Amino acid sequence: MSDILKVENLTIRAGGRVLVSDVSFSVAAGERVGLIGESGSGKSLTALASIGLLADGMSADGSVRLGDRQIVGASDRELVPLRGNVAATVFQEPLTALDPLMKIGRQVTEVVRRRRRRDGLSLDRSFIDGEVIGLLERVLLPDPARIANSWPHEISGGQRQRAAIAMALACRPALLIADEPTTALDVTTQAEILKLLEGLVQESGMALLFISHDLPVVAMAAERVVVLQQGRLVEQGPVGEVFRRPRHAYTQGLLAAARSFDQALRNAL
Ligand SMILES: Nc1ncnc2c1ncn2[C@@H]1O[C@H](COP(=O)(O)OP(=O)(O)OP(=O)(O)O)[C@@H](O)[C@H]1O
Repeated sequence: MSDILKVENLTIRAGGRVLVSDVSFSVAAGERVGLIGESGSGKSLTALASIGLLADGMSADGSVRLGDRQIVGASDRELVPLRGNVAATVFQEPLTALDPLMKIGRQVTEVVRRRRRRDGLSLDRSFIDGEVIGLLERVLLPDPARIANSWPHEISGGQRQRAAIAMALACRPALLIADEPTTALDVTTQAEILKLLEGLVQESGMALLFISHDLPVVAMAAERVVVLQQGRLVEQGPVGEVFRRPRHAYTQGLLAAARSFDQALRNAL
């Protein structure tokens, strides 16, 4: 299967510090890959570098191929069409994706209109409105017409994340990069969003790069896992294999910590 994302020897520096060092992994078309590691291990920077969104003052070396394009060293003009078209993102805090001063429906409409223009489809209002409501239904938002007519602050955090996912889906990307998309949500909503993402990825055939420090969540979301420690890749492989028989002491430690939470819960019950 062809790779939609291929990261080779990625090194990220800022102010003379090396934050990510020599990281290589790939995501095949339709594949679900989890990127795990403790806070500060370089997960988000690796994801941002994958779409050329590193902050000013940071530099990337190595190679990142997204679709058939090289991201490292590309100009903003080359990158803008790739964002959304090839890869779309969902972040921990949906308010980063949503404009607080625009109703949900209008925000989704703008993305749908942009994509339809890109694909040479009709920009007729009724087609666009139908697609917007369809997207809100697809992310299982209750009463899509009401949600479309709501401001972001009028809906719950879980509903905002569903709306942000609808906007990402509106782009019909080949790769969805989800950076801690459920971390800010309560456990029940977290499970619902994970189930939703899994269903969407399966039915649309898009690939998923799922970033989380939460191992059980990654076990649900991904089929392959890449482990980062202090900016270095320490191991990667199928989730079942890595989680059952971690080879690296760091991964063993992460799993032991996750299991001790599990045990504490079982003891309390
Ligand atoms: N804009 C920046 N300037 C300088 N250093 C940064 C910047 N952003 C992140 N870093 C540093 O880079 C390292 C990796 O950060 P990154 O956000 O990728 O970690 P992470 O694994 O995603 O952590 P978390 O799970 O807490 O989000 C950290 O040491 C962080 O302090």
